Amino acid sequence: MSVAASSSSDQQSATAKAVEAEAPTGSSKPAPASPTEVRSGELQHSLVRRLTRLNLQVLSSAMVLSFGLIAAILWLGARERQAQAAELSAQLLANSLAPMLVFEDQAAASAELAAFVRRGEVLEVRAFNAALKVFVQWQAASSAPPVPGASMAAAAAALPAGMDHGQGLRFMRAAEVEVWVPIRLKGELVGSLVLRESLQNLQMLLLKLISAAALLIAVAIAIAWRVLRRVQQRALAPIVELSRLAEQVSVDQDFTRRATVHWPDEVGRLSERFNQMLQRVETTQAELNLRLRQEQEAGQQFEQLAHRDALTQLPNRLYFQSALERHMAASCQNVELMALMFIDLDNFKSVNDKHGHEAGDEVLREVARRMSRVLRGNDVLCRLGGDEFGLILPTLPNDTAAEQLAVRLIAAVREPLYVGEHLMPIGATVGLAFCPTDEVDAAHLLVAADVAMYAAKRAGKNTFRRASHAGS
Ligand SMILES: Nc1nc2c(ncn2[C@@H]2O[C@H](COP(=O)(O)OP(=O)(O)OP(=O)(O)O)[C@@H](O)[C@H]2O)c(=O)[nH]1
Repeated sequence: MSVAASSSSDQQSATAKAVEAEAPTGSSKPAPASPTEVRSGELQHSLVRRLTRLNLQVLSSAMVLSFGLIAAILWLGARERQAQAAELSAQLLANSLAPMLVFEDQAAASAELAAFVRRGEVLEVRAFNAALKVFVQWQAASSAPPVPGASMAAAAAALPAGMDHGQGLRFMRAAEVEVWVPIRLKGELVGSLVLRESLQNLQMLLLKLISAAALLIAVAIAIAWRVLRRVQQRALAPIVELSRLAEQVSVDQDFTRRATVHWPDEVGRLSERFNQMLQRVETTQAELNLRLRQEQEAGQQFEQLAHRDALTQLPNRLYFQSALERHMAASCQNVELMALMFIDLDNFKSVNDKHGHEAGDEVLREVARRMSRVLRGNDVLCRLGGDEFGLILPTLPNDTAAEQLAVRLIAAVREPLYVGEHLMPIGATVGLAFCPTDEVDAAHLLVAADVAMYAAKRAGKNTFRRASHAGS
């Protein structure tokens, strides 16, 4: 597969920039972008935008989900650690309180408790004796009523079945942790200690962590959006370029355009196939145009042949009819004088009879040439058939001009005419009719000119007669 020279990284980046600027590029014959080509909705619905949005949605969902899981694991881990620390602290306090409980030294126990609760998280501490009576206690001012109860009896009643206050226990709640530890002296159970600690500091820490992470995620998504857009603009540049080219070709029907093949990948192959298709359409169109031109030329030739006399190359009777009608219509409309000459050769039959048909043909050709030489530029001389000719004289200044032309024409035909060494006894008789003075209808004008011609024949040939004087 051939890869165009444009597959270099320079062109690639140039194309990406061009696509970024939303300007059409990439065909081998790039067209200037018209404002209509860059439609307003194009940016909004572009492939690059859609893919960038989808990628960002997936990326941000994955980031938020990952962070949610990490935050949950962190919360559970930190809570477990605080619970373990609370159990250890409670056990140490229980060990300190054990002799005071045995000797019922509440003052010393209260002092010990006061030192213990300096830790910020403590909500409540209670020590019970073996008879489940409160021996010493401390409760933070902000603390809610103790759970499971104020008295050990109530607390014991709230304990799960099969457990007693001699066992270590732990209750985890949303905002606090509660631990129960036995108070033993030399292995003998002398009481129990319950410690409630707040998890609010931990919650605040986690909240700060979540806020910082949310900020980081937002920054990461913003950076990812810019990077993804750039990357996708570059990656999708050939597709965008191909789409623009297809649009341009459909608008201006210029099949000589070609797509640039950037890389030998699927899009590159698509571009190649598109180019091949354009090539085929271009070839087919060129063939069609050529055939159309040939047919037009053949039609024109055929039309010319249909209106031309093969012997003299003058317009024939068919052409004469339409030309006469056209010129008469113009004459009547513009109120301009025009004339029709009906010309019949004199003694032509004798040429055929004496010198043969070939000589007769040569005489007809020569007479046509001679008459053509004396005409004005816009006069129309036609061969009507046999030795008869029709001459249309449009836009005459006056009727005398037509008469003078008839005289010149008769004289030209009368000039000595030789075929080989033989002088041909040829002359011309002319009938002259005017439009609109004699007739305004083509058929009637032709009859009038014919009648005038026969009047001239009767008058001795080699002369002309006007239709208006045909009777004389
Ligand atoms: N050579 C030749 N002769 C033709 C052609 N068409 C018609 N003719 C002959 O032209 C002659 C015309 O005859 P006429 O016009 O009646 O005879 P004419 O001798 O001219 O008679 P006047 O008009 O009275 O002088 C006929 O003999 C036709 O056969 C042609 O194409 N070539």
